This record gives sequence, C-alpha cells and structure tokens, in this order.
Amino acid sequence: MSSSISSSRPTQVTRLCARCTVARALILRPKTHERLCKSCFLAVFEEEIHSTITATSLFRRGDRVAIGASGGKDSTVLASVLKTLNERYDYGVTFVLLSIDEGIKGYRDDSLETVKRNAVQYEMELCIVSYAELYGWSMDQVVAQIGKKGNCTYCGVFRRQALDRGAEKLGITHVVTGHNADDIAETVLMNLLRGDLPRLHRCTSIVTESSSSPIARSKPLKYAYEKEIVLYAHHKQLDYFTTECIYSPEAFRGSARSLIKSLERVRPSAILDIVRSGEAFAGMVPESIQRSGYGSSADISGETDSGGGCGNGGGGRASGGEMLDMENELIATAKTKRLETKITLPTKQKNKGKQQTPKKVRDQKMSNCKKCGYLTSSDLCQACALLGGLNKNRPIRPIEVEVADS
Ligand SMILES: Nc1ncnc2c1ncn2[C@@H]1O[C@H](COP(=O)(O)OP(=O)(O)OP(=O)(O)O)[C@@H](O)[C@H]1O
Repeated sequence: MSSSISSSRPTQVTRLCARCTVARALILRPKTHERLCKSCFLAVFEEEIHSTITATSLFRRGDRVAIGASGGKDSTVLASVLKTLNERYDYGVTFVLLSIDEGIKGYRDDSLETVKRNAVQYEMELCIVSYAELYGWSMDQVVAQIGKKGNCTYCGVFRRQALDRGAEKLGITHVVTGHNADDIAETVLMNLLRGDLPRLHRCTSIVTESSSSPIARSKPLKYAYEKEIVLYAHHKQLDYFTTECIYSPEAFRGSARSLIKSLERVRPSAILDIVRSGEAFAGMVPESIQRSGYGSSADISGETDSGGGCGNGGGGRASGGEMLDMENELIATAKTKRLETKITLPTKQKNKGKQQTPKKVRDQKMSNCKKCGYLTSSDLCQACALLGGLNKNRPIRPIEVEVADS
C-alpha cells in the first residue's frame, strides 16, 4: 500500500506574533488583521485606549469620574482598562461605578449582581440608582402598561436622567460610558441616513456636553472594536454579564449594524473609517446647526444619537446575539486549543428603512422642569412628560408584573 496519506498531510506552521516576533500568534486582530500573541494583543488594546485618553486630555489629576456600569462586556472592559491605566500611568483619578437599575427582572437584576462583584474586584465604590425610586415606575411596570413597542424611548429618556441624578448624588460631573467604535459607526450612519446634522456633529465627539445637563459624558472606547472588547474580556477572564435586554427592538439601529457588519466583512477597517468620516463631517457642520436640538429626547445614554431609542446595543440589533456567538466560539476555541482565533460571524440581514425629512433647525432656551427641576427646553422635562402619560393611565391597583424567564 502507498504511504501517500501520511506524507501528503500538511505540516502545521507556527506563526509568530507580528509585534514581539517571539511568542506564538494566537489572535487575528479584527481591527487590523495583524496576528498577535495574547500579551501583545492585551497591551496594544490598552495602549490605544490610553492614547485616546491622553490625546483628548480626558481626565485631570484629582478628578472623580463615574463609570456607567451595566455589568455588560463594554462597561466591564472599560472599568478594568481604566483601573489598569490609572495605576500604570498614575492618572490620579478616582473611578466610581454608577449603575442604573431599570427594574427588568431576569436581566438587570442579574447584571447588577455582576457589577457588585466588579466593585469588589476593581476596588471601586458602587452607586445604584433605580427607576422605581426616581420615577415610581420600573421598566417591567412600564412594559406591562404600554407593551413592548416604544418602551426603549421611555428607558432611554429615564436612563439618561438617572445617570445624571446618580452622578449628582455622588458629587461627580463626568460620566464615562462603554460606547465603542461599532456603536459610534452605527450612530454616524443613522444620523447620515436621517440627514440629522446636529446629531451627526455631536455623535463622534469623545465628550458630549449638553445644555440640558450639568454632567459631561465621554466614551474612552470610541475607537475600540466590539469584537476586540469581547476578545479582551475573554483573554483577561473578566467577570461580565452576557444576556441582552429582553425588551429592546430598536430596528433602525439594527439595520445600520447589519450594514456595517457586511461592510466589515469585505473591509475590516470599515468601522474605524465610518467613525473617522463622521468626525470629518462633524467639522463641516455650520455652527448655527451644531447646537440646534441640543439636549433633546434623543440625547440618550450618553450617546446623543437616536430618535428616542435606548442606545442599547443588545436586542435592538437585527443581528443581535453575534457577540454571544463570538464568545461561545472563543470558549470552544479555548477548549480545542486551536492556535489561532479567527472569528467569522453569521450573515443575517433585515432591512426596513423609512425615508425621513431633514430635521428643522431650532434654537433652544433651557429652563428648569416645572415638576422635577431637571434642565429642559420645555415646561416639562422628557421624563416628566412621559411619566405624565404613564401616571394618567395608571391602574388603581398596582400593575402585576410578569416575571421574565431568566
Ligand atoms: N443600566 C445601566 N447602568 C449604568 N450604565 C449603563 C446602563 N446601561 C447602559 N449603560 C452605559 O451605556 C453604555 C452603552 O449601553 P448599551 O445599552 O448600548 O449597552 P452595551 O453596548 O451592551 O454595553 P455594555 O456591554 O456595557 O452593557 C454602557 O457601556 C454603559 O456604560
């Protein structure tokens, strides 16, 4: 018998890390397609965030900064990296975890347990503010009253104000969130498609300050790819919560996300290219247009993006669950001890688009909400206006909330 089978078997080539050229390459970097070893990947990921922070002078020594902590991968990676960099480069910043409990059983209650563990792991103070205490309504109750459709509008408006109120409670004027490059690229695309120049101008800024809020928001992960955030969390073995919000059908963002994912398949730099293009467009928006609509309902979750959505990366995305697929693949890969991690995601498309007319430019004068005192351009702030509708229709007996499957 011929021995051709064994002699024709391909020999496995060990690739070396493109940076250190010593260790074995384990990771195909999604952003650049460089092949890196684990420690070079972790180092380069951290260094890029450090450059973003220093290039924009994001923090000053002595600052107290709240990290919007949902327990999900983005904010957990943000907290972990900020702790690492604060110690490594002696930023002299005190970071505090600030969590909003929207009151969603089987989702936020579980993710808050993760944040509580993170507070211990990262030795950070934790402050939790709930919708129930601030507004008298949990999101489970809101959904029981109005149904799932449109609930993200309530959640987004409530969360934005809750983050401000939580920060005020802590005596903090700067909240950082885990919005990443994918989130920003989606927002750029959505604002372009809507022809919304004021939001297009704001959405790429690393810091968003609004006349409707004394609290500045910033996004230190604005150039970090979501896939790299998952890789970082996996290789650092971070403790984070993976379930996506059970109430979040944000279809337009989902369509933008699907489009970007398709572009990324043929051009890995597409996400960063869109973010950079958004920055370039922002510089071209006339000043008279830049500030119009500031502090409006759409300035949500620090993202200043959408027409009232929650900004939740999770279920609202048409191709939701991709990151979960990626995490599962990483775990399986780790088990089979393959040499290289290359992530391919399933193609799912869902495209429903509505033509929108460009928003009118309007100047806004800010005053205090007649009910709660929060800054607003109308008599009532967004949250009080929504609460007015909810309270008017509130049943005499408390709403029985169906407990979601966990
Ligand atoms: N309940 C919350 N409490 C505090 N911060 C929050 C909360 N929800 C969202 N954020 C902040 O807003 C950012 C973007 O939120 P989004 O809902 O889009 O979730 P995400 O992209 O899945 O992020 P994460 O993985 O951190 O949950 C989060 O990274 C976090 O910083």
